[in-house]
Amino acid sequence: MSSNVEINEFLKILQSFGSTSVVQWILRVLTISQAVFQTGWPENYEISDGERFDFIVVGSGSAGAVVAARLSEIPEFKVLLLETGGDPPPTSVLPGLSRTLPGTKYDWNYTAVFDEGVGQAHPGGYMSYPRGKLLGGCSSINYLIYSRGVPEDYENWNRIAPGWDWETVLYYFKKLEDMKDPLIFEHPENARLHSTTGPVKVSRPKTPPSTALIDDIRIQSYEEMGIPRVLEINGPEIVGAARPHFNIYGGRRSSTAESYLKPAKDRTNLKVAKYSTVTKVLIDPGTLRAYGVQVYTSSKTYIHVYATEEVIVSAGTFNSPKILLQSGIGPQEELSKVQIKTLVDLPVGKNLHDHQVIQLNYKGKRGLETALQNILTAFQIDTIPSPLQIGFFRVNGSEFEYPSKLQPHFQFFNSYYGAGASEDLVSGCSLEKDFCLALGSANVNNELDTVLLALLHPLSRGEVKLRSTDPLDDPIIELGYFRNDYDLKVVTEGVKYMNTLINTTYFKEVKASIPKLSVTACENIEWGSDEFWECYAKNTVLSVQHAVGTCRMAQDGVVDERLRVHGVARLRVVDASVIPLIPSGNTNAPTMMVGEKAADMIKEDFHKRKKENNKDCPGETVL
Ligand SMILES: Cc1cc2nc3c(=O)[nH]c(=O)nc-3n(C[C@H](O)[C@H](O)[C@H](O)COP(=O)(O)OP(=O)(O)OC[C@H]3O[C@@H](n4cnc5c(N)ncnc54)[C@H](O)[C@@H]3O)c2cc1C
Repeated sequence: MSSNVEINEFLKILQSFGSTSVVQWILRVLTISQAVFQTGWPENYEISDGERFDFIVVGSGSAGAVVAARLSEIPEFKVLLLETGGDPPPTSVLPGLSRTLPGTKYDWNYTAVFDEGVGQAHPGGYMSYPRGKLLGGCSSINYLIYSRGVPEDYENWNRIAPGWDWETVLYYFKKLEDMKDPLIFEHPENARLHSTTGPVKVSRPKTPPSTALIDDIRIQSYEEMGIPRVLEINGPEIVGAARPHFNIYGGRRSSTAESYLKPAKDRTNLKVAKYSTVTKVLIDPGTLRAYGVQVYTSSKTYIHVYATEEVIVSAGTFNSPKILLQSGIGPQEELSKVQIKTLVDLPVGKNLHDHQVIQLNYKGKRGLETALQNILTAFQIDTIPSPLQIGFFRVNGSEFEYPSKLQPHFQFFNSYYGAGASEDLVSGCSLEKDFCLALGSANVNNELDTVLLALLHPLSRGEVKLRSTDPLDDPIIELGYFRNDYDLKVVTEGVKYMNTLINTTYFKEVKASIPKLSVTACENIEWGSDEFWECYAKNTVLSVQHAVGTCRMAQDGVVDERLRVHGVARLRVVDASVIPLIPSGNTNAPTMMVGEKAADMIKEDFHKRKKENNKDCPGETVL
C-alpha cells in the first residue's frame, strides 16, 4: 500500500469524527501534505515506433480521460492515452491555488485575437487564452465550478444531432457525478437530478460565518433585483442565484485525472504516454480509414503508433481542429492556403463560440473590517476561500427573444474582495494599464464586488485556423466576439440591468458606487450613458474560457451524432469541440458528459462491428 493510500484512509477516519476545529486543522495539514508529496498518478508509458493498440485516445482532458478510463474497463481492449503534459502539480490539486496555473508550463499559453474595433482595451488586440497541458487537461486547471446548463440546451442539441435530449444526457450527468452535498437529497425535485455513484466528486464546502454572511447579503440583493434565491445552480429552475457547487472534496480537486485516471492506473490494458504530442492522424487516402497517429515524443522524434479499432481525438476546442486540419480534414479553402492536401472537405475550426464576459465593478463598504476578510481567506488553500455567488437571468423585452424562454440570457459570477486586495486585482487584470490601476484604487479602502457577466448564447462565431504546416506551431484563434450585432444589444441590456445592483438595500446602505474606470476607446462618450456601456462592453470584453464548437456535431458539421468524423472511418472527436451550441453554464461538466456518452457509443459500435463480422465479443456484458 502506498503512503498516499494510507494517508487517504487516515483522512477518511478523521473526517468521520465531525468538525471540531482541531480535527479540521489536522485534516487541512494532511490534505495539503498529500497534495505536495504526490503519488497515485498513472505511470508514464514509453511508446515505441510501430506499436499497436485497439484504441488510441489523444488528450487526457475533461473528455479524453473519461473515454480512456471507460474503454479500459473492458480488459480485452488495449487502450493508449497520449498526452502532451505530465502529472498535475500541487497547485492543481489544491483548489485555493487554481488561479496560479494559467500562464505556467501547465498551460498551452495560447493567445486569441479580437476583430478590429473589438477588445481595444486589451493591449495588442489579443488576450491570453489558457488551456490545460497536463493530465486532466482544463479540468486540472479550471476554477472548479460545477454547472451543467438547462434541459432546453440539450433539447436543442437533439434537434441538431438526435440522441442528445435532456433525459438521455441526464443519465450520463448522473453517471459521472458523486454529489457530496446531503442538502440536495432533502428536496425531491433536486434529488432526481443528482447521483452519488459516479467518480467525480461535487460539494459545496462550508465557509466561515463571516464569508457566509457576505454570500447571503449578495444573494439577498439579487433577490431584490428579481433573481430568486435557489438551492443550487443545477436544480430545476432556469433562473436564480446561489452559492455554487464545486468539483472539490476532501480538500482536493476532483479533476478527470483524479476521478478517472487514478482509479484506472493499475489496469494493464491502459497505457498513459505523457509528454507525447500527436501531430496528425494517419488516414489511408484510398479507403479514408484512420489507422493510427503520428506522435512527437519527449525525445524530439516523430514516431507512428497504430490503432486497429479507432482513433479518438480529445485534444480540446483549439487542438482537435488543429490535428484534423494537419491531417487533411478541413475546409479546402483554408487547407490550400497552407498547402495541405484535402482528404475530406469539412467545416473544421468554424463555429467557435464562447461565453464572453463583461467585468463590472461595484465599490462598497469602507474600512478595516472588510480588509480583514482577505487575511481570513488567504490560508484556506484546500477550498475556494473567497465568497462567490453565481446566478442566471433573462432580460425583458420582445427584441430579446433569442434564446427561448426556457434558457437564461446571462450567467453571472459575483466575487467579493475585501478592501486592500488591490494588488491582486491589478496583477490579475489584463486590460490597459490605466483601467487596471483605477480598478486597484477603487479597492484600496473599500470592498469591491466584481461581477463577470457572461453572455450565455452568443450568435457570433469565430474560427480556429492553421498558422503553418508546422504541427508544433500554435493555431490562429479568431474569437469573433460581437460579429453579430444582436450579441452587443443583449449584452448592453444585461450590463444596465446588473448595474442596478447598487440600488438594492445593502449596497445603498454602504453608499455603493460604480467606479469610473477609463477605457481609452470610449473616452469621447458620456460616462454612464447607454452608448458608453455598449462601448465599454465591446472593448473590455473577456472570456471565462468556455470555447466550444470547432468540430461541431451536426449533419452539416464535422462529426455525426455518434461523434464519428464525416467521411472518415474509425475516427471520432470527443471533447468540447463537438458541442454544437454552448450550454447555459460552465463547460467542464457538459464535456465530461460527452466523454461518458461517447465511451458507451464506442463500446456499442465495437460490438456491432464484431457481431457483423461474427467474431467474439469481449466485454459485451459491461454495457
Ligand atoms: C482557466 C480556466 C477556468 C475554467 N473554469 C471552469 C469552471 O470553473 N467550470 C467549468 O465547468 N469549466 C471551466 N473551464 C472550462 C472547462 O474546463 C473546459 O471547457 C473543459 O475542460 C474542456 O475539456 P476538453 O476535454 O474539451 O479539453 P481539455 O480539458 O483542454 O483537454 C485536452 C487535453 O488534450 C491535450 N492535448 C492537446 N493537444 C494535444 C496533442 N496534440 N497531443 C496530445 N495531447 C494533446 C491537452 O494537453 C489536454 O490535456 C475553465 C477553463 C479554463 C482554462
